[in-house]
Amino acid sequence: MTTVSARRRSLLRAVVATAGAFLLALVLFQTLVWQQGQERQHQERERVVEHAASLRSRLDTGLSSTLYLANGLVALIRGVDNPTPTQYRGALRALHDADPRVRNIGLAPDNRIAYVHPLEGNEKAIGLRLDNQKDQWPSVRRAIESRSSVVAGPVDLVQGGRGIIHRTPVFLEDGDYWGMISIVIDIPRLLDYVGLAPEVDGIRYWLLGDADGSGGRGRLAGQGDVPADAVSMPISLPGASWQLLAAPVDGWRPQAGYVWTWRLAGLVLAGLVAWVVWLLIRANQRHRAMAGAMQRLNDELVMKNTELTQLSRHDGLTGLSNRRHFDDVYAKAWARAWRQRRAIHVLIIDFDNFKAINDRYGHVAGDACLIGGAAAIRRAVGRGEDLVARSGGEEFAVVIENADAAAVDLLAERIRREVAAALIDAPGQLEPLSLTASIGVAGAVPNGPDGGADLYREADGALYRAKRQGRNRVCWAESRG
Ligand SMILES: Nc1nc2c(ncn2[C@@H]2O[C@H](COP(=O)(O)OP(=O)(O)OP(=O)(O)O)[C@@H](O)[C@H]2O)c(=O)[nH]1
Repeated sequence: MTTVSARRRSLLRAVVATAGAFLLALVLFQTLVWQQGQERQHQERERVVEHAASLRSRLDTGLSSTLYLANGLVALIRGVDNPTPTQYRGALRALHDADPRVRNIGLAPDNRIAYVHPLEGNEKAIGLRLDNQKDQWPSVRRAIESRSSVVAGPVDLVQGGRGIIHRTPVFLEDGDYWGMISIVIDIPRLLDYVGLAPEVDGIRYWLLGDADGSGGRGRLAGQGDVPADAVSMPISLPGASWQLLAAPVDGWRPQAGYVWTWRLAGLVLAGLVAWVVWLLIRANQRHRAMAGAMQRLNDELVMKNTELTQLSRHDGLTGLSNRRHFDDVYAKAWARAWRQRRAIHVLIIDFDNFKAINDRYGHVAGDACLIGGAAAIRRAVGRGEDLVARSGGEEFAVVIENADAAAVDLLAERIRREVAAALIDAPGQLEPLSLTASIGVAGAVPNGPDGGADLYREADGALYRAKRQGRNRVCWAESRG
């Protein structure tokens, strides 16, 4: 169950992390797409502004070169004393022919049109009084009042069609008003010269002029509605202000197809990022799970080893050290005592008439007595650092370091009493059992590193004597240490 829920949890963590990575990557890529769109819009605006500026510059050039013509005519009127009609017509022709954008030029002394070139097609204009032209009079009056040129238009021309009219008032040397010079500029030819069409290089253009010279708007070029976000460039002309407007044919924003392609690409990339994140997380989780399993196996192994070591060192019945462990520890204790020139004592304890216990109460009860007797020995020894071992069937051994003979003697006696006092509950027995022990003791200050076995033998000899002397007693070896 734990494994299943742990798997579910790690799967859930991987799903959440992957979803997070996907969303993050998606937001990042979509932001990049959006930024790129903004950048494209910016670039497109710069392109349109640059293109429109070059058109405006050509428009300025085209108009001003045409308008300079009027200055020549003003010079003629002022300079020549009473010019003849032939001289006027000659000058008008020359000026008209000099500029292909000029549709016709008219002279209106005292505001009455007297000369027009070319006459053909403009006959209707001859004799007209400018102050009778409701549409055109405001611009004429403005030119006279301001004593300077005024560009008006587009206006409907008396002789038909529409045009831009450049009016220059002529004042004589004495300051008297002589009349008006009107140069009609042909709009299509002007636009052709400028290169201004409704659509150029993917950009739509509109050119708005003063309709009547009084601030109203007349369209000189362009089709359809002008978008509110079109680039607007003012064109300042004498007495008038035009406006050149431009906007991309497909609008400022990148095309929907383009945007969606990049959005889709962002989605796919975010998916790829999420997939890589998923693979990495799962690989990491598998690695960690394996490392965890390895760790658990290792811990188990260490535990088993500890158990094995414990088993290999201890007696399974009494829990005391076994003979092999006793031999190891005793050899080390002996060497230590030799190095430190201190006394070491060995006690060998043997339960008395144990065969009779076995025979009388059975082997299981005998085992219980062994366990109870061993516990009594352990209790009596007390100090944990003193080695207590089961050295044989019903025989036990104790090693005492750092103690003098008197203390050891007391200890041996305490062991004997503790064993004799123990009341042992044995399986199948109504009454507690008891037993006694005979103890042989030997002690020495080692005179070499390997004399442990001799001391043990001496203790064993002392035990033998204790048995012979009637059991349940402590006997010291002859060479009492
Ligand atoms: N129940 C039980 N008996 C054991 C165990 N190990 C040894 N014995 C018995 O201990 C008895 C030792 O008997 P003996 O060596 O004759 O000595 P004893 O009867 O104790 O007599 P003395 O030592 O002379 O007092 C034997 O009967 C063994 O079978 C054991 O692990 N469990």
